[in-house]
Amino acid sequence: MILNVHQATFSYHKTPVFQHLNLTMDTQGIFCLFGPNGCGKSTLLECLLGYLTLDAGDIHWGQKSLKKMKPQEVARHTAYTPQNHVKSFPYTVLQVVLMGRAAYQGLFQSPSQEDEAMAWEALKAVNMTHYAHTPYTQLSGGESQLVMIARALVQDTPVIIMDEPTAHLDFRHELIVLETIVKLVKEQGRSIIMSTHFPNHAFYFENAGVPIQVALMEKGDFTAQGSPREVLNETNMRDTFGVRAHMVHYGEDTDNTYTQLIPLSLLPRPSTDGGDQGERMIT
Ligand SMILES: Nc1ncnc2c1ncn2[C@@H]1O[C@H](COP(=O)(O)OP(=O)(O)OP(=O)(O)O)[C@@H](O)[C@H]1O
Repeated sequence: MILNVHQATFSYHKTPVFQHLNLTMDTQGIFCLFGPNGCGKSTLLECLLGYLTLDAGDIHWGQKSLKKMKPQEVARHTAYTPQNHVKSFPYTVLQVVLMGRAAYQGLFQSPSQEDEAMAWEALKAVNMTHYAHTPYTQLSGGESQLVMIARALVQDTPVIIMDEPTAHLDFRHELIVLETIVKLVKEQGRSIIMSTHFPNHAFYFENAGVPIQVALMEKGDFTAQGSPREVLNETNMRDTFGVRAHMVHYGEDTDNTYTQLIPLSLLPRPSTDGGDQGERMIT
């Protein structure tokens, strides 16, 4: 077992985000969290890292309870790429990536040659070597995102948690990240737990032959869990997002089959203030 979340409950200042949440990741691969803005995905991911503490319930990494893991042990097991990273000091990109090695260094120890070689390798994987000596504070949102991914790679953990890893990325860099994730899972045997707003990311992984499990979260609860095709279907897109979508499969009778979800139009939804006003429809 990779991860088990049992009866997890969390509130911010007495406002509940989720209650009695359960999830299990049995096998190595990808676990993809979907759900509307504000449903609790980032909060759950931060609980998995121990950055936030559950009010009740348990999280187990393998057989070990997160409550019994020291911060360094968590850092050697689970790396993290946050959705937003506060840039405080003008460290160079290379220095920021090397921070991913902190879990393996003593308090006053400098990075070794091996650490540096790993950092260069990670920058190469995300196509960012040319920025190695640039102050991190001068990077764009998308470039910073790639540096955070490189930092997670050098942390050399069996699990990487990624909060919307392709936010801010252009068409090419989005694919670099998706391909990197596929390689991490297939070639290095790592597991990825990630949130994304794009159903086609899950289908991309499925199409690439990566073991993938998907969970749909709504208002702090899981409304569906299973394969991308089972969870990210037209009915769930309608019920969860109020979006009419169409799932297409092509190449079914060849070795290369692809599935994609095409968003077609908005559907009227009961308004949250009681009336059935619906939203403006694009026809
Ligand atoms: N530090 C905080 N203090 C109080 N409430 C918070 C805090 N962070 C998040 N929330 C609230 O908790 C709820 C869940 O937020 P969270 O960021 O986990 O959602 P999310 O599903 O990741 O959203 P998004 O898709 O927009 O990133 C939201 O209602 C949010 O306003």
